[in-house]
Amino acid sequence: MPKRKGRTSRIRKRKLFRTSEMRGVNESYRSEFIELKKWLKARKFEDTNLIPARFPGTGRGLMSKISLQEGQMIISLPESCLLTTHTVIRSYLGPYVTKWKPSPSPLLALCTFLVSEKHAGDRSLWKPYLEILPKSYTCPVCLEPEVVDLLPQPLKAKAIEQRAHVQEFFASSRDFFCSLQPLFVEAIDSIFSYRAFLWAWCTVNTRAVYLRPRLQKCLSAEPDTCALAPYLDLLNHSPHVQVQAAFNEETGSYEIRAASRYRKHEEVYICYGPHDNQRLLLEYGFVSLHNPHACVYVSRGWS
Ligand SMILES: C[S@@+](CC[C@H](N)C(=O)[O-])C[C@H]1O[C@@H](n2cnc3c(N)ncnc32)[C@H](O)[C@@H]1O
Repeated sequence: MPKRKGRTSRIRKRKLFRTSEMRGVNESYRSEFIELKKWLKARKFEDTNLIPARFPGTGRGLMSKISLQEGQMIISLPESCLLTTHTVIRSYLGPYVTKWKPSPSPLLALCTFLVSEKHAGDRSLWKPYLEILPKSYTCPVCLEPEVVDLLPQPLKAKAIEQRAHVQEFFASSRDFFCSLQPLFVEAIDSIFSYRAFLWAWCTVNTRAVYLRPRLQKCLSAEPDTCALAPYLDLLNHSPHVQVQAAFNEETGSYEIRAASRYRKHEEVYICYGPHDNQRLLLEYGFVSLHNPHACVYVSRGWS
């Protein structure tokens, strides 16, 4: 009869099973990531710490290639890789943005660029980045009204409000889109459809990093603080981690430093903010298990 294993051995086995259950599957071999890495390298970024992987709980994310110490740089992405309103103004869209009155908002400039570049397909200089972006989003703003109807009342009210806001944003931008017709062979309505616009809006809303507000004369006065950060935006959220993240003016890069340690092959997280699950669902399309910021919303009049 085989000898029964000791307690330490059983605990070790259980731990091993738990970590292997949580372990990500390396996805760096996938053609879209190979292309993205080449594109980033041409823009002076090479990653030594992270690899794209798929995780059981959080889906696609980034995994540590080596163990990372507290305070160590996780990622430092040069400005040349960032997609900002500068990128838009310097592009073929620039003259149209500059000319349009009332001036387009920074968010409209970014969404317009995304829709236009997505439409350009193989011709887009941003193709390797566009290829790794989600094709669709799980945020309530993308759900059918019948599905939104099934949400708890306070969340449903917020979701309806958000959808109305995005629809109004789209409707009020249509004249600006029409002004771009000289750039395209196809009818503008077929390119700047509500579906395409919603995809771009969700891309910015769920993935943009924060930059210190900049002032661009040709844009409206809304804060210009969003940048899309290819590759870095594969980092998922955990409410339990702390990171230092900011654009470093001296190095000209967007930098993230670990505030805690990571073992080799662990998922590396950042914290999107101290958000409760309603906010996470509305803004990012997911909820976080064991969220210390979780709270229960009750409707007025509930006793
Ligand atoms: C900045 S992106 C992170 C990378 C993303 N997972 C991807 O595959 O492109 C933000 C999105 O990732 C997903 N996400 C981030 N953190 C998550 C988590 N803890 N659990 C589940 N999904 C998460 C959500 O869909 C969110 O909108």
